[in-house]
Amino acid sequence: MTAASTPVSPAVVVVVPTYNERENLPVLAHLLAELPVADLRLLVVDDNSPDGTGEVADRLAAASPGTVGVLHRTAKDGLGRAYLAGMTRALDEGADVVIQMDADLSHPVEAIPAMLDTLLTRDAAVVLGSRYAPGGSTAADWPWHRKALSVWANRYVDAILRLGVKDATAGFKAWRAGTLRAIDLPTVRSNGYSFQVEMNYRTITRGLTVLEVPIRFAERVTGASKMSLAVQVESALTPWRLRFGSGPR
Ligand SMILES: Nc1nc2c(ncn2[C@@H]2O[C@H](COP(=O)(O)OP(=O)(O)O[C@H]3O[C@H](CO)[C@@H](O)[C@H](O)[C@@H]3O)[C@@H](O)[C@H]2O)c(=O)[nH]1
Repeated sequence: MTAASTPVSPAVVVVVPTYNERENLPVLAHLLAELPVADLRLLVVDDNSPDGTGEVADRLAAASPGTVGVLHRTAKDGLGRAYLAGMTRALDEGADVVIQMDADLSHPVEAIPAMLDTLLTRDAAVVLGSRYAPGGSTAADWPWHRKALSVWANRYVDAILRLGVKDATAGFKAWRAGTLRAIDLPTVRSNGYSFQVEMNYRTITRGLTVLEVPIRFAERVTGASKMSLAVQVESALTPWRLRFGSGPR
């Protein structure tokens, strides 16, 4: 079951949260501009990055009016809330499809056409760029502890929530606008990696279909991950909250 029909040539908005991604963002913007996708826009959501990523984004927007936009927020407020702000803006601006991806070049831009094709031609509400679907992979140089954490996190989430997806914590996804409208974005609470799990949970529990397209996940070359102890604790607690807690989900 799909959440809404989508036009033949959909308006696609790629929402990219940034915090200290000055080196990566221009490369990502260039790669996106080269894609053979008819109506594709980039929306950067920057949290007043100390390294000047917001100014870099403004320059990109000035050089490509209409295809690059920037949402400036005043302070670092977490990946989940950055995505919620960007997705809401994208829906307000008429997106038919919203793609979420990291700025750090770990998500392969070249997978976007296959993700869009799967989203639009199959009965999918969201398509995950999946490291753990058959044919997917993680970078050989991804630190072992990150890889172990990722594999463990997926098993943990699956044991508690039984979502039936291979990569429940994937941060690279293509959403139908109708799906985002159906899952009640303003009440999403998770802000770290568990944001990905909560979004999947809301989609699946509404009877909507999640499909996965295999990707090769690369290790970032410049900048640093923003993973923290708080993010890990939230990730450990969220599946239990979703399964047994009260409140909207
Ligand atoms: N605006 C904003 N952006 C942020 C913030 N925190 C992180 N980001 C941005 O969000 C993206 C991902 O952040 P990272 O900190 O680089 O994530 P990661 O550790 O590599 O984790 C990735 O993989 C996980 C699964 O292994 C995913 O669950 C996670 O969402 C992300 O895709 C990057 O573009 C980063 O700049 C924030 O507070 N505010």
